[in-house]
Amino acid sequence: MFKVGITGNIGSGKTTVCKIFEVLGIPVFYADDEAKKLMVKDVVLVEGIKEAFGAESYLADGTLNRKHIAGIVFNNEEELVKLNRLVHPAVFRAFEVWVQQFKGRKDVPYVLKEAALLFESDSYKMCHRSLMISAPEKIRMQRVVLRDKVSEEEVQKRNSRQMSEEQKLDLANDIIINDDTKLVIPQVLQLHKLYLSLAQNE
Ligand SMILES: CC(C)(COP(=O)(O)OP(=O)(O)OC[C@H]1O[C@@H](n2cnc3c(N)ncnc32)[C@H](O)[C@@H]1O)[C@@H](O)C(=O)NCCC(=O)NCCS
Ligand SMILES: Nc1ncnc2c1ncn2[C@@H]1O[C@H](COP(=O)(O)OP(=O)(O)OP(=O)(O)O)[C@@H](O)[C@H]1O
Repeated sequence: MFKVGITGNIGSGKTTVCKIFEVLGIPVFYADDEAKKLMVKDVVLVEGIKEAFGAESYLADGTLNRKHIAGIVFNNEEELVKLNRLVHPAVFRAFEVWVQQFKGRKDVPYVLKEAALLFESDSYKMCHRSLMISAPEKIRMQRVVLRDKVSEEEVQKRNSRQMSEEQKLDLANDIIINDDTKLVIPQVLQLHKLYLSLAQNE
């Protein structure tokens, strides 16, 4: 199965672009959502998280205490590395299992994997192609502050834990500019055409 990894820094518009691909019939694996699901249902992972970040990592109803974990990991690089080492292998495995269901399906020419840390986690190496959604930092910050009702300082903290826009642009095969000056849908349609032909020749 032809796999395209899609990424972009915080607030770039990854999810927004994925929704357009979904309208075109392309299945999307949302790695960040899957990570959150696994962090509550994978018993080995749950134990690892409790051991690393304390029993407060879970609320009384068993849901993830995201505020608690975010407070630790986005203030300390070592703790973030620890979290990533626990979570990422489980997400990689889940993606491979998810892909299996589309094997041999004529109506599914390729699949997308949306991951905020596609490059940082090296998971782009498991995809045939990587697509980067790019927007200037100022616009990205404004979008997330509006969407999540959080302070710019909070957004900045996460942004600083990610590879720079320039490094990612260097690694990406394809780029969508989502800076409010270029229309997004035509860019998606052009890449969809490219992926269809690459997948056919795969
Ligand atoms: C720390 C957690 C609980 C905070 O949850 P919260 O709901 O506040 O944030 P959310 O998950 O929606 O992330 C928002 C944005 O933060 C950034 N972010 C999330 N995880 C990371 C990370 N490990 N490193 C750097 N940035 C990150 C991304 O830009 C992401 O889009 C959560 O982000 C998490 O579980 N992260 C670890 C899983 C992970 O690495 N996910 C990303 C790739 S699989
Ligand atoms: N071209 C655009 N014009 C206006 N608003 C946009 C545009 N693209 C994205 N947005 C808005 O910006 C916010 C961030 O977009 P989105 O959630 O798709 O980004 P993301 O890269 O998935 O973010 P995160 O890294 O935080 O998960 C959303 O509220 C979205 O509706």
